[in-house]
Amino acid sequence: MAVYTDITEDDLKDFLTQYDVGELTSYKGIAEGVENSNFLLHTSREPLILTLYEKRVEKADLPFFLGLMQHLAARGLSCPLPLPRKDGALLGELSGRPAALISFLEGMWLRKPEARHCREVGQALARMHLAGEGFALKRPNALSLEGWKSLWQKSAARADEVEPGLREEIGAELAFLEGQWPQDLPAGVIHADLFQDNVFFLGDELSGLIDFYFACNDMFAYDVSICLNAWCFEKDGAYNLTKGMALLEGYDAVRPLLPQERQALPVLCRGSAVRFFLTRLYDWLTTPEGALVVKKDPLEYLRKLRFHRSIASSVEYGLKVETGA
Ligand SMILES: Nc1ncnc2c1ncn2[C@@H]1O[C@H](COP(=O)(O)OP(=O)(O)OP(=O)(O)O)[C@@H](O)[C@H]1O
Ligand SMILES: N[C@@H](CCO)C(=O)O
Repeated sequence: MAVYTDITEDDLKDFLTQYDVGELTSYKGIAEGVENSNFLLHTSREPLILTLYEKRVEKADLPFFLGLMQHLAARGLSCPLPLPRKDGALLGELSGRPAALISFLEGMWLRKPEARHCREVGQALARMHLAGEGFALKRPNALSLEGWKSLWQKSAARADEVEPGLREEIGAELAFLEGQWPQDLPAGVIHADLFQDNVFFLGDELSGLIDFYFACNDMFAYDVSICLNAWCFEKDGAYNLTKGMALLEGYDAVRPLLPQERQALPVLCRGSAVRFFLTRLYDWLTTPEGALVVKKDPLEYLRKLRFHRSIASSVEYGLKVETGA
């Protein structure tokens, strides 16, 4: 359960006096998520989400994340909105953590998405990329090559505890990625964590995107590769070509992928597999036993990485025509 910081009713009531949201009627910690502490609040007016920002969120980045939600919502993307306090600020403090109140988004995330859902995710990702245009703030991706290297330095010595030989394998992979990482692909604001638990559906219809706390400026096609990894593999580790095709077609219908973006997919997928492998590995090695959070399996991403190494052409991801390869 991801409640790292507990709150008391008195502190919460005190916090809420800074907002115009009615009277608190109930609140509870939300079990899902691994990054921040989230609470569902009910007030005499509306349900709300309270987020306390934890270890991976730099306070200096919060204006980017909260401002981005406002920017995207103003351009028609369905996503939660941060609520302003009476003094206009979007951010406050509770139990010693930076904290914000966020509007409640209706819907549920899908435990067993099908190809038609993957198509909608592709479309929504592309819409987000287009809607991000014109957002004034910038945030370089802290979890790109340099960030991976520093995470790896913190975990490498113990990596073989998780699987013998990992130290050598990941060291070589990082050297490969450093040499091959694309430099000139179209870039803008990306979500960077659009996993299943961050996409809500009402019935079969996508109702919105949440959790913009890894959003940053980076290559659009890198975000596509994150979604291929998160949405198009089955529990047994197999890549689902039908889902991959649907996700890519959905994206391409809204924002056509350039030949150089298509061509770069295998290396981008390797990079995004390494990114999630490394954060999971770090958490695996450092989260204390008994912590109220479900640790995610790093080896799932190692298997995905190995699959991407076997890919000879982007066509194997389900792209219909590979041009310029
Ligand atoms: N605006 C919202 N409206 C409705 N439910 C929400 C909202 N924000 C968060 N939730 C609920 O809280 C859960 C965790 O939220 P979120 O994914 O933002 O947390 P996190 O710790 O950042 O997670 P992650 O592990 O995906 O990074 C979601 O799965 C959802 O159930
Ligand atoms: N989506 C991430 C966790 C949140 O950063 C993962 O599955 O590793």
